[in-house]
Amino acid sequence: RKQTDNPKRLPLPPGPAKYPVIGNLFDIPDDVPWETFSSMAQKYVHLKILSQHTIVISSMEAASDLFEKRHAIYSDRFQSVMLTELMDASWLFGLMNYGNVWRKIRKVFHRYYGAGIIQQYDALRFDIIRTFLKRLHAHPDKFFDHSHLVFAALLMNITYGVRIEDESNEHVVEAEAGQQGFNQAIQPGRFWVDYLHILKYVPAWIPGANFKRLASQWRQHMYHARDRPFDEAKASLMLGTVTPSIVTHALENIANSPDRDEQELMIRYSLGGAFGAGVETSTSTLECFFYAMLTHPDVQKKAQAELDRVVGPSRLPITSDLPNLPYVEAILKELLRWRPVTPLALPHYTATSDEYRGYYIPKGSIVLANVWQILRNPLRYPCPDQFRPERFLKSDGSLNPDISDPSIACFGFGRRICPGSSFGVSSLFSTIACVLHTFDIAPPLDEDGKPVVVELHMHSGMIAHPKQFPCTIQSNL
Ligand code: HEM
Repeated sequence: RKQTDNPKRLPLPPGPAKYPVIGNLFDIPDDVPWETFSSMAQKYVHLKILSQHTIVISSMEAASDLFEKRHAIYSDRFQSVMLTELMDASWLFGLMNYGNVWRKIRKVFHRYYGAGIIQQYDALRFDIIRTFLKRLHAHPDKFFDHSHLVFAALLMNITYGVRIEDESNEHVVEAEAGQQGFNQAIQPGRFWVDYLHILKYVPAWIPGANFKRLASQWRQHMYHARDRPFDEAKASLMLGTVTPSIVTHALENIANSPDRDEQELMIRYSLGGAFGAGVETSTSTLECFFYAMLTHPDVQKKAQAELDRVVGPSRLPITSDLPNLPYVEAILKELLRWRPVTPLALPHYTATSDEYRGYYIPKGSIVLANVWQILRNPLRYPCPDQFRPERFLKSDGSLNPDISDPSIACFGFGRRICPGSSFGVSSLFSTIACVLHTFDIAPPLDEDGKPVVVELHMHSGMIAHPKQFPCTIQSNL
């Protein structure tokens, strides 16, 4: 079979030496693997973990050649038995293989989370951000919790019309529990059943079959998060007590369709993935923002001067101000570049074998793009480790269209590129502008009154997020 697949006997891309059977199992550190891949200094790295081929690419050119130009080969997802079978998460289109079902459900998502529709919820968005500012004012030390709650509230409220007062909201609790299970199950190698499929038949009561009990719990949490807020929004529509939301809007649109039931199922599945995909990514970016501000007081001051000039002292920024805030926008772009929260994007999977630049890429390979390294290319972004929003600006202070936007990589690639990026960017932009206009962010002071040196350490995972760090947040009004 090897010979038919690879008749020219091309070599695999280069990579570290492999041990018999386990291959490179011990070459991938649990901690910040994207930095290890960057230090391998090759454009394409081949790793083999047990029998699984993994290719890491670290140039924008290769990402565009493979994920965009050859999207028919490079747009599948790895089908994890734990996730898709035992947790029954195969309804999530983010996990589906490239094909018609995925295309239909993703189209629904685009329709309701695209920039045009999202604008209709601007007033609601600023309302939720105002509540976030009040929480930040009352308990600044809990800025990590508030950062999470603001995005949970935005997604729940805009998608389902559910008003979130605090973290104890049942829908948020269920969605979070499901998400935690998802995060564990998606990590390659976390569960043996993904390598030894026969284990899926082991009864849950057998000692050592904890993975089956976990799968069943996580499955229930995910069902709850997908169905309960959806059903409540649907019931409110019938009872005439509706809070406008994406669900009610979508259900109204299909009210007279002949295939209403099928369409409703697609809407349910499509929107059911938004919370999980959107909250953690956006929260993590906002947490990195607090770190960037406390370590770069000069940047903070420039942004605040721009906000004073454009918005003035007597109100908060609103949507119509955003196009006049290029410096704040440059901060967001630099944040997405400097600390991409999906440093290896989401793994793509090859549907057939391929040949690229003289190398053989086997069918069924996991292909990872090292977004971290792509956004640190010194030719595109000189001194890439420095946080410098000015790199996106012209000398007159307007945005420079000649500088590559980090969205070339931070939202993924090709047909699987993040469909929630408009939602994410507009929510982050508004939140960051409001925080900068209201608060000063600084490092805490030590006993001698000197600023403490705060370091940023990231938790590794598909979505990287910062470990807690201290920070003082004081009103500047
Ligand atoms: C800072 C914020 C965000 C970042 C950095 C981000 C990043 C990403 C990345 C890297 C991917 C994988 C793309 C690929 O496979 O090549 C992705 C997929 C996805 N994202 Fe986002 N995302 C963000 C916000 C959001 C939001 C707010 C939503 C929902 C409203 C969302 C929904 C999705 C969905 C549904 C997918 C799966 C798409 C598919 O597989 O077809 N994301 N995102």
